[in-house]
Amino acid sequence: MATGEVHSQCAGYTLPVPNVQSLATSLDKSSQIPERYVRPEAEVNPIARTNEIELPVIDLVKLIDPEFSKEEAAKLHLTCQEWSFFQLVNHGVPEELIEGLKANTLEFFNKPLEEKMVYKQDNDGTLQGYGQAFVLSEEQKLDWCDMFYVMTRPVALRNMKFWPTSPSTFRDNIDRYSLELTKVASCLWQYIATNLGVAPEVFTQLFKDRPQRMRFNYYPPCPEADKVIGISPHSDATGFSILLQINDVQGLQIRKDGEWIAVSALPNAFIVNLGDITEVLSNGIYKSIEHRAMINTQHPRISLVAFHGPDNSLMLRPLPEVVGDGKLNYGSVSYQEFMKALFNKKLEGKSVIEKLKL
Ligand SMILES: O=C(O)CCC(=O)C(=O)O
Ligand SMILES: [Fe+2]
Repeated sequence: MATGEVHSQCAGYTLPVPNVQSLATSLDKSSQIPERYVRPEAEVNPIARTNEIELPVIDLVKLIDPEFSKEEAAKLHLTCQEWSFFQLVNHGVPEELIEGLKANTLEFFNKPLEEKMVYKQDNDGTLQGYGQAFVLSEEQKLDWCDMFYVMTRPVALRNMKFWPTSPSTFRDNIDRYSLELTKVASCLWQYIATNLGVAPEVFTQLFKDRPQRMRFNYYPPCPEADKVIGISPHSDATGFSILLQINDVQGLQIRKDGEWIAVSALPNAFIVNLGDITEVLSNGIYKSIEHRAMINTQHPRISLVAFHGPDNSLMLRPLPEVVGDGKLNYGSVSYQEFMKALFNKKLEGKSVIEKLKL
């Protein structure tokens, strides 16, 4: 890999933090959690925890079937406008692959800490590896989560030293899953473009090489689950993200109309959420959505998020085809500057994209 490529992919730095899985294992039911994890804002309206809503469902088979496509694409457009979040069914990714990847992920996180630490982040500026992100000061409150993060596409940007060799099928399954998701992503982009009145080729060009990153999140249970947050409120700095719940434990919440609501997904459905890049390109017709993950007292929760971003050279601004003669709602910034701004501060709602609003 050329050095220029490494630098162009530099995302940011993060301070080392304790391993939360080990910390959680060392706590018994009566012990108090360290102060850095206590988050007063976690104690929200209890409705948010109990009132789970099922997200709108988009069916990929219907989307591509000439008989149903128009209707399903219209549903997709409405869902993108009203929710920015949906579950995708009949996505075509083989169940055998998904089950294999789930088993690999569970096995990886269940390994002793020393074995996982072989893959720890090494502050190479890409944030890849086992650790955490977005921690920039010793005082900052921490998320109740460990992450394992790798760049999966373009293939030339993979750094195999972060890819676990055990379980033995893990690498191959990540690779296969990565490829399958690019097919799903290309298909979704095509309909999103058309729904926005943009030629699909414009999106193909913006997302050429189909950059893709994967973040495996491990949220241990916590004896004081009401006091901690698994992942702080944020929107994703992506075109869209595709989330797979590895072990059917719920915990994802979205902020809709100012309220936090818990969402649940059908088994093996993908949860797709639109990110900041799509918000800007669409001039705000579609919005990225704030979400967070919460913790329970009993069960670990594991999720796998695949971020689908634009080409690194993108100048991020609303697409002229979308704006037309209308009002421009966002300024422009290079994608690299946008990512730098994101990774060099703590995760905080939609603060990065807010700065671009005109
Ligand atoms: O685990 C989840 O449900 C959410 C994870 C997430 O939002 C992320 O990794 O960006
Ligand atoms: Fe996210």
